[in-house]
Amino acid sequence: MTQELFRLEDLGFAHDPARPVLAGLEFSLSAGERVAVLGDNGAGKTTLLHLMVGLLRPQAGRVLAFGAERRREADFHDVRARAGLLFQDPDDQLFCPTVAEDVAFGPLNLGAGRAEAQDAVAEALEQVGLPGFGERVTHKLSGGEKRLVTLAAVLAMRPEVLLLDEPSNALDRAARERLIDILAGLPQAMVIVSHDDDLVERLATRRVVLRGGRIEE
Ligand SMILES: Nc1ncnc2c1ncn2[C@@H]1O[C@H](COP(=O)(O)OP(=O)(O)OP(=O)(O)O)[C@@H](O)[C@H]1O
Repeated sequence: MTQELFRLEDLGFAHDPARPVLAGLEFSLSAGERVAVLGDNGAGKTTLLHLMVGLLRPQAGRVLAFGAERRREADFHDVRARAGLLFQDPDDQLFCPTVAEDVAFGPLNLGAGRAEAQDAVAEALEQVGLPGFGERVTHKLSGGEKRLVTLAAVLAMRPEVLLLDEPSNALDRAARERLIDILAGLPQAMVIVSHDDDLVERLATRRVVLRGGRIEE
């Protein structure tokens, strides 16, 4: 039987009660899937990813992750360790002076020791094709390099799921190709929010559309 990683049931969310973003949304993600979530600007795609890891809480419905219902902040600590969210803007994810510190942040936060975190950093930078970038100053990196460093920061936590919010946004052709090749080689289940047809074509095993607050297959 395929392992179910996430299940969202009858989810409802609004920032402003007069304008619901999600209503009656049903969605599930299983191991081995790479699901592209398409939809117009403002449809609620980023909101959906943030609800999955508890950065936002639904006003209705249930979030099940890794076989358990998640309600309180404490429930989501485990979810955030196992489902890595790549933010739409890399600058929201990188806040340390050097690349190594940014990539080590997750493992250290999860309780890894120094040596273990260093190994995770080296492995993750290798995975994204940036070995030797550890001592680089994060804010001086190019946009494409920043994107890959955020991916390394997420991979360093060895997540089971990747939640990618417009990962190829603002990348040039070469950087996009490189990112797509790296993502295509990763074993994790993924939810990919993207307006990039080529990326979706090459990565997605399933496509859904977020429209009118719900997921349509
Ligand atoms: N903090 C907030 N307060 C009020 N409204 C918000 C807030 N954040 C998002 N919204 C609104 O919620 C709706 C959904 O936003 P969301 O960012 O999830 O859409 P999206 O599908 O990811 O859009 P895009 O494709 O443009 O990134 C939009 O109408 C947005 O303006």
